[in-house]
Amino acid sequence: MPEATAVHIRSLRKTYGTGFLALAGIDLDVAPGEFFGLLGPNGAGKSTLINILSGVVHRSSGVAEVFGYDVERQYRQSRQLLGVVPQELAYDPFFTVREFLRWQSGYFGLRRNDDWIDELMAELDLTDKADTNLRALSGGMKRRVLIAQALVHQPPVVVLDEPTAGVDVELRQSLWRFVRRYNSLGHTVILTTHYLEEAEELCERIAILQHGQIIALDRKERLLAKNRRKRTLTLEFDRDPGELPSGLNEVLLGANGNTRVLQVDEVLHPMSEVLHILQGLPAQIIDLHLQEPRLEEVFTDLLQEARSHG
Ligand SMILES: Nc1ncnc2c1ncn2[C@@H]1O[C@H](COP(=O)(O)OP(=O)(O)OP(=O)(O)O)[C@@H](O)[C@H]1O
Repeated sequence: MPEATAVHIRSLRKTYGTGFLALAGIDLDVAPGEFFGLLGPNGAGKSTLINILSGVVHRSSGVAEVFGYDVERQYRQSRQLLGVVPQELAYDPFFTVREFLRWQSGYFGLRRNDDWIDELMAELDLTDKADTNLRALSGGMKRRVLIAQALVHQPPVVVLDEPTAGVDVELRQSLWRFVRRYNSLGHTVILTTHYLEEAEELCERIAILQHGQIIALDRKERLLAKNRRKRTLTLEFDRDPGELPSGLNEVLLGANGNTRVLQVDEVLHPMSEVLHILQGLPAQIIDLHLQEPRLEEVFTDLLQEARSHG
C-alpha cells in the first residue's frame, strides 16, 4: 500500500447531468487514523462527495484518492481500502444476517471470514439475529447490519453517511462506542451527520460544506475557539434587578423572575467590564453561569456569514 494520506481530494468538481453544480472544487486531506467530520445542510454535497469516493458517482474533474489509489482508475484497490455505511440499504436481499455478511465478504475476495463476522456481530449486538432474515429486522437492527457489512473487509477507512439518523439514543450510543473503538485501532473514520453534538463529541477535525464548497475546515477546538465570541451568561439575582443598564440591556436574551440571560461578545463585552456594570445594580448576583458556544452555534454563524458574503 503506498504511503499517503487516507483520503486526498483536490479541485474536485461534480456537475450532474441536469447541469447542477453539486461540488464546486473541493480540497481536502484526511490523515490516517483521523476521526473526521463532514457537516453541512441538506443538499450541500456531502453524499455526492462520499459517492465519488466509493465509486458510485463519477466526478466531473479533479483528484480523489484513497491511500494514493485513484477512485476510478484504481477502483479495485481504492474500494478495498474503503468501507461505506450508506444511509440505507438500496435493496433488501433475501439473506440472513450471517449469509449477507458472508456474501459481502466474498465480494471483497474473503472466503474464510467467519471469525471477524462473529466478532462484528458480537460488537454490534447482532449475534442473536445471525440467522434472522434481513427483511424481518427492525430499522435499528438493519442499521447495525449496514455498519457490519461496511466493515467485513476491515477497511482502513470507513465512511459513515448519517448513520444515526432516526436511530434511538441507546442504539446511537452503542454505535458510537463501536465506531470509536474501530478508530482507536488506527482506522480512519469519516462521518457525516446532522447531529452536531455528535460531531462535537467524536470528531477531531471538521469540514463544513455549503453549496458544494468547503466554508470551514479546522480542528474542532480551533473551529470553536475562532468563534468563541458569543457566550451565554445566565445571572441569578437575589431580587428582580429591573431594567439592566445600557450596554447590557441590548444583549439581553431573556428574563424570568430574578434570572437574566445575556449573550455576551468576548471582544465587545469583556467579562471584567460586564461584572463591573452589574455591581452597580442594587440587586446582588447570587449565581452565575457562563456557557461557551456549541458547535451548533458556530455552524449556524458560519453558514449565515457565508450566505451574506455569497
Ligand atoms: N443524481 C442527481 N442528479 C441531479 N442532482 C443531484 C443528483 N444527486 C444529487 N443532486 C443534487 O446535488 C446537491 C447535493 O446533493 P447531496 O445529496 O450530495 O447533498 P447532501 O449534502 O448529502 O444532502 P443531505 O444532507 O440532504 O443528504 C443537491 O442539490 C441535490 O439535489
